[in-house]
Amino acid sequence: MSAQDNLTINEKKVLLALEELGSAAPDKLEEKSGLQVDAAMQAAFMLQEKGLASVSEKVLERYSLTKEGEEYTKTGLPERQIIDALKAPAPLEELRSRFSPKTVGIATGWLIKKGWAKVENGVMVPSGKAPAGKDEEALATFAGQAKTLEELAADEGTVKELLKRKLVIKHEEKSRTVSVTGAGCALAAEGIVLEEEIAQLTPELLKSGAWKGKKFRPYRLDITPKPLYGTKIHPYRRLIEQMRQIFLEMGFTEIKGGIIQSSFWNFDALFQPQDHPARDMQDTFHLGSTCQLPAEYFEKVAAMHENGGDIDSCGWGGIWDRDLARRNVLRTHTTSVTIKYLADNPEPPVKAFCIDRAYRRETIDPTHTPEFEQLEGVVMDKDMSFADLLGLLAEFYHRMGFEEVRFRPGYFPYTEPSVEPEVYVDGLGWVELGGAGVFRKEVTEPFGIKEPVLAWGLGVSRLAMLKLGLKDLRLLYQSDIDWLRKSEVCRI
Ligand SMILES: N[C@@H](Cc1ccccc1)C(=O)O
Repeated sequence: MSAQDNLTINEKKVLLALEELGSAAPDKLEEKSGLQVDAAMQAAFMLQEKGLASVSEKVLERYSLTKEGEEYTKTGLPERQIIDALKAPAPLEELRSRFSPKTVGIATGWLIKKGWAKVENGVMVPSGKAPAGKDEEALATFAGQAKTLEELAADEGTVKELLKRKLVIKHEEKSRTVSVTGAGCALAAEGIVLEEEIAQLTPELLKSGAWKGKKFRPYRLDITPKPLYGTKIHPYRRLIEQMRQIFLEMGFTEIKGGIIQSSFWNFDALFQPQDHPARDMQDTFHLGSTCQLPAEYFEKVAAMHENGGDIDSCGWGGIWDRDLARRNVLRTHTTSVTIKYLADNPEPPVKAFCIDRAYRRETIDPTHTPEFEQLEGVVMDKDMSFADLLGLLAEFYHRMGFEEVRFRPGYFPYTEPSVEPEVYVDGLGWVELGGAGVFRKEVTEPFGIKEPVLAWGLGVSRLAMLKLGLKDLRLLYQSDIDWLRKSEVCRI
């Protein structure tokens, strides 16, 4: 087997071209080898790898005209236009109306600088000399094409001035030169045999039988191919979409609400006492603004907090601070969205969910971020029971792929009974994933809701961590490119 058997037909064509040219720019190589420039360069790089050619790169500076520069190649520079027209001294005023004020404005400075004219008491006085300048010569050589400094036959100072006047701009182009090496020459001297070869066996070649007797380009198993990274949906987005899909399939309606909520909807409507620790500065982002609240519920919620309203409850007692309720916060949970939705839709049946972001003043660490997602839901209908709630949540977790689910007693000011669902994860044990319960009468009564309400708020990011096997929650938000590349490409 001779050394040239290792070459593809394109490599051979390029080597032959180089044998003649010695070294060449890609366009010359294209011309000589009869290959498209990309194919020729690809072959040149392969030859370089084999030590038969070398590819060098240098940066070429070229200049081209700006729109204004282009215009002046036709009209002449403003100072030239004026000096050519100026046979005798003329007032600037008159020049401004003959040319444009802009042209006169630009030209005046240059006329003085170039010594072609001077201005005395508002009158332009020509000096009688206006020889063609280097700048004009350089401008004239452009002829609509980008040029190098040599091609322009201009010195650096002239070009610098034209750049400063914004009549030309500079481009940097990389230019490559391919040269044949000694080994390349030696191989070429052996006489290159151009034999057609098949790089890819296509159905057409198989059908026509044209492959018979042809040379096949051998596979190169020693080359690692460039990794291909498919486009994909962000893993977190994909999981959120999966959760959304599960609730939609179970017949729920998706609801949305504002990120900014009044303390009323975020806390008070949920019968959270105004001195509840969750309302402290530690936990909540207080915004310092206030809002108007719906009068129809306001006093009813106030009464519920102060004395239990019309039901068999004594409320929290004390005075419910109406101003505090009007203060805006970043929602600390999506339960603010569900309670508002229930207030607007108090008639059964209601099956709604909301999957969205909530905000708490947390110190950032591997399991806490101040922004996180929750999956919130409610079912309100006649005869709904606590057992229905547990069944529903277990169903959701099963559909998410967790086989074992259990419920631990919990506490929330707005539900009774309350639970915290947990799933079993190999290696981690039981992991708590949110809260749920049946809304208390103190919550539903002021809004005229008569039927039982099952409600839950589940930690979405925690669940995503488990599904994606992450130890650090922050990865979900960081767009770490290595992690994203490694993550699955799959449909939702
Ligand atoms: N809002 C609660 C979860 C919850 C929602 C609805 C009912 C009970 C609990 C939380 O953020 O932790």
